[in-house]
Amino acid sequence: MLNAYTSDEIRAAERKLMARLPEGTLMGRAAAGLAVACARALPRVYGARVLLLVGAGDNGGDTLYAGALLARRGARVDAVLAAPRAHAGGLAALRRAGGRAAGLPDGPPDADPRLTGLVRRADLIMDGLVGIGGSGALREPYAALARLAGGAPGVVVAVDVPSGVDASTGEIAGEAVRAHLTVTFGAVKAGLLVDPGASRAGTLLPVDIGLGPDLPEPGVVALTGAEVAGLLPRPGAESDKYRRGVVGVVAGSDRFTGAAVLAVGGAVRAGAGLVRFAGAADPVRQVRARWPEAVTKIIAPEEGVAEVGRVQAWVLGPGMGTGDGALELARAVLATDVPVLVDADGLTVTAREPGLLRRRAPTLITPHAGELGRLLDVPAGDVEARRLHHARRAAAEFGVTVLLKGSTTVVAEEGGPVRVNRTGTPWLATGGTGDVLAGIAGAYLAAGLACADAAACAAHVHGLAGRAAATGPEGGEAPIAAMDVAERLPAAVRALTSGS
Ligand SMILES: NC(=O)C1=CN([C@@H]2O[C@H](COP(=O)(O)OP(=O)(O)OC[C@H]3O[C@@H](n4cnc5c(N)ncnc54)[C@H](OP(=O)(O)O)[C@@H]3O)[C@@H](O)[C@H]2O)[C@@H](O)CC1
Ligand SMILES: [K+]
Repeated sequence: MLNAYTSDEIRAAERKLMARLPEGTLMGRAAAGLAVACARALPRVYGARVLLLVGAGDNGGDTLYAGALLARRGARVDAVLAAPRAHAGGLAALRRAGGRAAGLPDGPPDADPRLTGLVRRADLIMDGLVGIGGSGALREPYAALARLAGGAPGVVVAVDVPSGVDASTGEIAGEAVRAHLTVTFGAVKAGLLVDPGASRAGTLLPVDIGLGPDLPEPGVVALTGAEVAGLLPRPGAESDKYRRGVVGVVAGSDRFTGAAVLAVGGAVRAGAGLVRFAGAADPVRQVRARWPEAVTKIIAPEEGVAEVGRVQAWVLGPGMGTGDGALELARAVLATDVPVLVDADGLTVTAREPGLLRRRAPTLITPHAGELGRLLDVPAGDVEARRLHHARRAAAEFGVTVLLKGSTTVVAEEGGPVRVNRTGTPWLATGGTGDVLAGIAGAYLAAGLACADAAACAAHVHGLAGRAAATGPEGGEAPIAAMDVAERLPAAVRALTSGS
């Protein structure tokens, strides 16, 4: 499990550890790790041009000390001091090692030829403007420096966090540095795992400074492949199709048939013992043609789902439409006493009667930002910008588990850490992949996994299958279709469970 923490949690752990160690020990460890990471990111240290962007706090201190270590190995190190004040010990160390440091020009930094020249020529830029002490939008001149670093040809290394990214949440209020590599100290910060912050961090490189024993239970985690493999349902000698889990899928409409085919495909390929599909005549025909494994039944909304047969979990919603008939079906499915996954149109109709989500049996909702925004009555853009906040809020408000789809998929439930999925690929942002995901998670629910486990495993496996579909044996990447993801599921699960 990769555990991630807020700035306050890191600070509290640092305080406890610092009380037991001589002053400066932690910064020494951080700077040493940072210097090693920067040296590895350069073809060679001797003669390399290194530019330090230095803020007033300890983040700047780490940067100055690391710059001093590189200067001692023959790098040409220049520091730009963004504030009138800089870490005194770090600055002295840099100068002793032969590095140079200067303040900012009077005018705008991006109009200063000396500064733009340093940025253009730098083989590596260390962003030490602000770390976990940052709050709100980057102020000038820090924001201008972050913009300058954005256009630099060299490697950009963020010190602890890319400046401008909220270390606790991943939110970005204004400008933010875009790094190739983030060297983060003590423990991973939650904001480095969640977009929009995660996509500014580049590759994450944690440096151990000895905080481990002082850290609390994490509020954000990412499961490893081995942990997901351990959770995935696996048939035993005694298993039959009913014990492996029967999943009911209520999806599609005479207008939208593809979603039904894709959701059933996700469930079949994820290993459901049996898929019972119920819907309008047209999607039933399509599902039977593509997935003869599924048992199908044509239903009218007023009939409900009582005659569909026994299931251990329902998937409700993909392509089912948003009219009164769809709402009637949603009421029927949500009135059952088995776990229900509500997706897509199912969420749109439920937003008209959110009380339906308050059930005794477990409920998993799988919205994208727009759907969650409708449920919470906030704009989709705000959900995208504050993913952790809104996923947690919906979990608490509706008493459900929330899998919020998008650039970083997060799974939130009350009383547990948020699980962040790290296997996705931007190629998955294409129509129908969400329907496949719903089918996978529904199969795992039917097999008996708890909502958060089913959701986290489904997101992980779906991401791996998406990547495998985008990356062929020839190398490179190419666009994918949703059905490719369903088709790649068995190979992705095989790779995961074999540990490769
Ligand atoms: N603690 C430890 O043991 C260890 C800590 N370590 C390191 O220390 C870092 C934390 O250092 P820190 O606490 O000094 O805060 P830091 O991130 O440098 O920022 C504060 C400065 O930023 C400024 N500022 C804030 N917001 C701003 C904005 N929006 N726009 C512009 N400026 C803004 C703020 O200005 P002010 O608001 O006070 O005017 C203040 O000057 C941590 O990330 C890690 O790198 C490691 O060495 C390991 C051991
Ligand atoms: K930084």
